[in-house]
Amino acid sequence: MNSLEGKVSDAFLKEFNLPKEFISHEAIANAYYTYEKCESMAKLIKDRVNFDPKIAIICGSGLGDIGNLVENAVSIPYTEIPEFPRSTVLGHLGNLIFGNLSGLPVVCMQGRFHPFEGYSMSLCTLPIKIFKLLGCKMVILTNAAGGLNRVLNVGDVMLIKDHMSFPLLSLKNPLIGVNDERFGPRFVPINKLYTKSLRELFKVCSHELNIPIHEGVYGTIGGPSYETIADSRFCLTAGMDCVGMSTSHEAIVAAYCGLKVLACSIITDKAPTDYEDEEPDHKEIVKVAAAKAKDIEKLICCFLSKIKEDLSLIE
Ligand SMILES: O=P(O)(O)O[C@@H]1C[C@H](O)[C@@H](CO)O1
Ligand code: HPA
Repeated sequence: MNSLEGKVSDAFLKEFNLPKEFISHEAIANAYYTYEKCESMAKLIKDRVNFDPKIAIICGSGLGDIGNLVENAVSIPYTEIPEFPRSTVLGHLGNLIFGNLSGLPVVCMQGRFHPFEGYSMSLCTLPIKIFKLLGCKMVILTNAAGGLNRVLNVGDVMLIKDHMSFPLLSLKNPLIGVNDERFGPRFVPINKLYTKSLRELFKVCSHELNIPIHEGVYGTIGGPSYETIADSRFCLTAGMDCVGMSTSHEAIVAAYCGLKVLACSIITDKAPTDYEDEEPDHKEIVKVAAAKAKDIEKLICCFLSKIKEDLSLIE
């Protein structure tokens, strides 16, 4: 028996007019967190912090220190938010941090949820819906990723201009199920997902700070196993520049909710493409991300200070 059965509203099941057994797990999981439930979670958070964030930042593996830069910070551990998922992965602390960064009100998610942890796609992206209800206008997504394109070296920052996601392409999409138009539309165009004007601004910061960056395509695999050599070669041929296990589905839900998206990867390892290559190791990945986090932190702070000068960029 699916543990969510019985918790999903009758109204939802009536929409299908079918026995529960015929409805996909993703649709049932999606329906559990109704608009009203998300609203009450957002209200609980707002009552506690009394703060209106404009920008949400999701910290990737080993990148949680971004949260420590937030000024006048109020932190809420995920464990103190009823029905919010828990972080289970090393390098993901599990706190929401509210405060100012470069003079802008932000909420920083120190720790994300990944489908390989056992969370449904809709649960992995629940925080995005809550950020929308808290009044955020954009999300900045960060992650640790393995470089496929050989121009990418360990420690490099890659601005994401597009993504390719095996889970999303194979009907593991957080938007599956009955749509609630209050969040967003049924069909979502995503060919302009990673907002060009914001990427251009990020590149200006790269020049000003003299932190070179690449721009490329992020690929999402399901994980938690890394790639075989054949997988990596296929991903590279298909057009992925780096590979990870997150981000793409979060970006889609952000676009669905009408939020602008900026995303970047820290290249923590070279995804193996030859049989002699080293094996990726998550502890090492977290260590490299944490050691190289300063560049991403500086870029994000510069980017935010430019957004502050022209808030119309995220309206
Ligand atoms: O949360 P991110 O995408 O940064 O985490 C990456 C992908 C896997 O969760 C993990 C693999 O080492 O790091
Ligand atoms: N593969 C998949 N996910 C990753 C990697 C990788 O090499 N590095 C960090 N996350």
